Amino acid sequence: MLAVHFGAGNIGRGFIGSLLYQSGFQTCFVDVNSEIVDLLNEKQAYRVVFADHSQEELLIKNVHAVNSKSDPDKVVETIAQADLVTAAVGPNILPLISGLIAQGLRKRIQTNDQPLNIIACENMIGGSTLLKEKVYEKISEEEKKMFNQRFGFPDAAVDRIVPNQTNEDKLMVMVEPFYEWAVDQTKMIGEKPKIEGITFVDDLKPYIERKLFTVNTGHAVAAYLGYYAGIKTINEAMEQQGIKTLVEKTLQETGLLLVQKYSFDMDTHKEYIAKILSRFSNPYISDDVTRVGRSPIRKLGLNDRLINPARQYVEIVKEEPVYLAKGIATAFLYDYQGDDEAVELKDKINSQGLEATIYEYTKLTKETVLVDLIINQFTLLKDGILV
Ligand SMILES: NC(=O)c1ccc[n+]([C@@H]2O[C@H](COP(=O)([O-])OP(=O)(O)OC[C@H]3O[C@@H](n4cnc5c(N)ncnc54)[C@H](O)[C@@H]3O)[C@@H](O)[C@H]2O)c1
Ligand SMILES: O=P(O)(O)OC[C@@H](O)[C@@H](O)[C@H](O)[C@H](O)CO
Repeated sequence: MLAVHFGAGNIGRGFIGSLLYQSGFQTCFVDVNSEIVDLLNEKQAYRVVFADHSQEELLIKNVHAVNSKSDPDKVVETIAQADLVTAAVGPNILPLISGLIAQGLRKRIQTNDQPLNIIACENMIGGSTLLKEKVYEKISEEEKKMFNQRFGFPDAAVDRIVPNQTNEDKLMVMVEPFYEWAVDQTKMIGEKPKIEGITFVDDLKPYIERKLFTVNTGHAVAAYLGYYAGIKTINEAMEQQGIKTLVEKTLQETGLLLVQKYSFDMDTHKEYIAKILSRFSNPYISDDVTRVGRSPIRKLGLNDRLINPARQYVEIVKEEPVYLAKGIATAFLYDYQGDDEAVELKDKINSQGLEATIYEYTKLTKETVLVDLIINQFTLLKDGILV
C-alpha cells in the first residue's frame, strides 16, 4: 500500500506518517523543504519519541520523499499510483497543493481505475472539502464527472500536540502519546483504508467542533494570554493560575454550547476538558506560544476556533460569551513580529482602528453583540486588566 502525504512537518511525520507506517503503508512525503526531503531519502526512516515519562521511541520506516518544487512530475506520477493521499500543510497552503493534486488525479484517470481518497488533516472545518473545491477549479466539467465517480475527499478531525522540533536529529519528532483521527466515511469512495487509529464516522460535525472548539480554542487562548503576559511556552502559561482559570472559563463556555448543541453528556464533556487542560500542561512538551498562536488572522476567521463558537454561543446559549470575547481580544493584541499575520493585524488596528479591523477579519456583522464585547475586553486588556 502506498500513501502520498503532503507536508513532512510536525503532524505529517509525528502523526500521519507514524500511523501509516504502523498500518503497513509505504509513505511518500511531498514537501518543499529540501533539507527534510533529502534527509528522508537518505535515511528512509525517522524516530517518533513520546513526550511523557516513558520517552518510548518508534522507528518509522518505509518512507521516502519528493520535493514538489524541483520534481513536480514525480508527485503527479506517485499520486497516479497511490492507494491514499493525505495532507497536513496548513489551511492556507491547501490551494497551493491543489494544482499538483489535480494533475495527479488527471493522470490517474488515464492509468489506474482504482478509486482514491484524499484526506486533508488540517485544523479547520471542511479541510478536504476546501481542497476538493480548489482541485475542481482546475479541471473541466467533463473531468468533474469522472472525478466524482473515482475520487473521495472525506473531511477529517485530527488531534495530537506536536510542537516545533529543536532536536539535533532533524527528522526526529517528539509527540504527545495521545491522538485522535476521525474521518467522515460518508464522503469516502471505495474500500476504507485499513489504518489503525482512524475512527470512521457518519457525522463529523460533532467531532470536529468538539475538537476545534475545545483543544484549539483553549490552546489559542492560552497562547495569546501567555504572549500578553510575556510567557514563552504553553505549559509555563498554564502554570499561571490567572491564565489557567481564564482558559478553563473559556472552555466552560464552549462546553455549554457543545453540550446544548449536540446533547453531549455534561460530565463526560467535563472530563474531556480536564484531559485537554492536562495535555496543555504536559511538562515533557515545550510548545512555544508563538507556534500555537501562529496566523492570528486565520484563527480570527468567521468559521475558526474563536469567532465560530462565540457566534454559536450567542445564537444557541443566548447569553454573552464574556470569556470567548476576552480570548478574541487577546488575539487582536497579539503583535509578535515574527508572524506576518500578527504584524498585518497590528498595522491594520493602528491605521483603521479596532472596530473596522474586527469587521474586516472576523466578517462579523453590525447586528451581533460580539463586536462590542470584544472591544470592551480589548480596552480592559490594554489597561492591564486581565480578569
Ligand atoms: N502540530 C500540531 O500539533 C497539529 C495537530 C493537529 C493538526 N495540525 C495541523 O496540521 C497542519 C500542519 O501543521 P504542522 O504543525 O505539522 O506544521 P509544519 O509547519 O510543521 O508542517 C507543514 C509542512 O508543510 C510543508 N509545506 C509548506 N508548503 C508546502 C507545499 N506547497 N507543498 C508541500 N508541503 C508544503 C512545510 O515545509 C512543512 O514541512 C496544520 O493545518 C495544523 O493545523 C497540527
Ligand atoms: O495548527 P494551528 O495553527 O491551527 O493551531 C495551533 C495548535 O493549537 C494546534 O497545532 C494543536 O497543537 C493541535 O491542533 C492539537 O491537536
